[in-house]
Amino acid sequence: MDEILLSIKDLRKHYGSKTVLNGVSLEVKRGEIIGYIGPNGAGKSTTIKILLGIESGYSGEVKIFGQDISTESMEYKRKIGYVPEIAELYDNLTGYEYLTFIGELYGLDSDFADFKAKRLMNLFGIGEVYHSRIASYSKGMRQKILIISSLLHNPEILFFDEPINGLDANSVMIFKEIMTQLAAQGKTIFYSSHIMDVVEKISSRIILLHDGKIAADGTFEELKDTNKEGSLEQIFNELTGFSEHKEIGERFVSVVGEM
Ligand SMILES: Nc1ncnc2c1ncn2[C@@H]1O[C@H](COP(=O)(O)OP(=O)(O)OP(=O)(O)O)[C@@H](O)[C@H]1O
Repeated sequence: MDEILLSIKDLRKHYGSKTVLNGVSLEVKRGEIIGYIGPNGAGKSTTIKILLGIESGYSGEVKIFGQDISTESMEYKRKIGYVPEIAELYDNLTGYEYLTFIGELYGLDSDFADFKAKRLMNLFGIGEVYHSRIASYSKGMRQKILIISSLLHNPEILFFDEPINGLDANSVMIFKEIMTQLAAQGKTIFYSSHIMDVVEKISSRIILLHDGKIAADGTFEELKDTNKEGSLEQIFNELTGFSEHKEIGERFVSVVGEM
């Protein structure tokens, strides 16, 4: 039987009078790669933060590994990895210092975290900056550090919020392969991004959040069957009722030209 690792029932979240999540329900099975998409401000990061226990004040039920996260211990967090959309790295630390620190937070022995982190950085092509301060890293290097830090403790579930921001095309190919291999090993991945062609290719299932609710949920093939448009980008435009890109672009440029 397919093991359900994550279940959300009737999740609702408000910020003041603004409703962000308005009754989201879903179940995620072990080994799935969920592409979690939706317009800016749809509530994708909010959902992920609730799942991680960072954001409270919601209604509904959230279970991870079968345990209600509002009542159970924090122990489940040891089995979770997270790449946040916006992250503060400790600029004064070196890659070595940061990654061994994160490894230790997750309960790894410092020498083992060092051994693992160094090889992962080498494999990601940034081994030469292992002992340089993060302040000197490029955007892509920082993103690679975040990805490595989310994986050091070999978690069961991964939450990736725009993980490939700043990665070059070759590194994106490596990252896609890493996701596929992790899922094949039974890791579960919750992947939120606006880069539709990557979501289309990598996800075993795509969930579209719109107006606080799930507007579509299925494989890319299923979404294609129920919507007349072809690419995921076109399906996204259709399901979110958006067709004014040309007109808005023209008006935008016209305002730019005003002097
Ligand atoms: N701490 C907060 N206080 C008030 N409003 C918030 C807070 N966090 C998020 N919001 C609001 O909740 C809505 C959803 O934000 P969220 O970051 O979850 O969207 P998102 O789908 O991840 O968007 P994007 O694609 O732009 O990253 C937005 O309108 C945002 O302004």
